[in-house]
Amino acid sequence: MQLNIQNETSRLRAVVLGTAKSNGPVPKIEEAYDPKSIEHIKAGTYPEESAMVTEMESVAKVFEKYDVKVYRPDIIKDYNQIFARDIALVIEDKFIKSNILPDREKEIKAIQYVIDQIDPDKVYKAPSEAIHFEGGDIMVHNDHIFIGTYKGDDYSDCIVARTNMKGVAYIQSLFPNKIVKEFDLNKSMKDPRDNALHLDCCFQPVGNNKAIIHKEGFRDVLDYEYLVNLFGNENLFHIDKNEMYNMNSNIFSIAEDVVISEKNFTRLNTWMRSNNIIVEEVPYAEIAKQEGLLRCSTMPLIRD
Ligand SMILES: NC(=O)NCCC[C@H](N)C(=O)O
Repeated sequence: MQLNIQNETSRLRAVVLGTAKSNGPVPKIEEAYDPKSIEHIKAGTYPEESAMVTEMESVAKVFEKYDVKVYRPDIIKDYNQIFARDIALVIEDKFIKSNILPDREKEIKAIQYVIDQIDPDKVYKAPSEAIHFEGGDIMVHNDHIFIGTYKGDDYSDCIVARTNMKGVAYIQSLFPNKIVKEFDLNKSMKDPRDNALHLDCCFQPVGNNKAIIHKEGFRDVLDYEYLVNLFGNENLFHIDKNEMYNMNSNIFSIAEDVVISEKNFTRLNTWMRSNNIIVEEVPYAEIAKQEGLLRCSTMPLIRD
């Protein structure tokens, strides 16, 4: 397989889509690793496996409609494998395995059959366990690579901080010719409305040089301003705390003019349509309860 990913929006040809099958029982609070899941465990509203399977199948149907080759993970019994995005990432022709949260480290073996189809010289794994990064924090944008991180002193106690500056340096070492820009993100283990779990939970490019952004997701206003300068304020769709909580920045592009989005994102979907983007609406509100949405559930392998 010849990998090719240069950005978030070029026409998609092949993708890994996670699975909600055999997701396991409702986790105990101490087993959960994000505050939104904890909120739903406490409220007794944690999503049912069957509802999540239905939601993911509706995404698979959209890929079928656009003739995208879809790879699904092998099933690991009673294990959460919905968020394929985080376990590895593709930039240009390189496949980079993440150094992910230990609770999630088994997920990668379920796509070994995909990795086996890639030239082994193009498969990378960070040389040290002190290097942390997850795919949800990393976005290639042509000559740029954007990386979400957390620079707070309490990084090592913070289960919602998944990418450290060693991770940023490792990605830069693989792509010396790219401009790597890191963003210090706001984290909260208590309140999902204040938690930018990954960069794709508060920002994502969409369409033709536009982007969705939640200003308060950034700890340093200069990081936010970097994106305003790069994209132009008129090209940014600003989302508020509740829209971030509902995961509006986590839609997924099949092309510059085709996006998969959640059916309740009325304001966002209207804006995208007014910018000549075809919006393929799917139900995804159950999976959203686990603090991830469509970008989180997909790992693109080939785009034009
Ligand atoms: N890219 C993403 O933001 N992925 C969502 C992962 C959600 C999952 N509950 C986690 O905490 O790892």
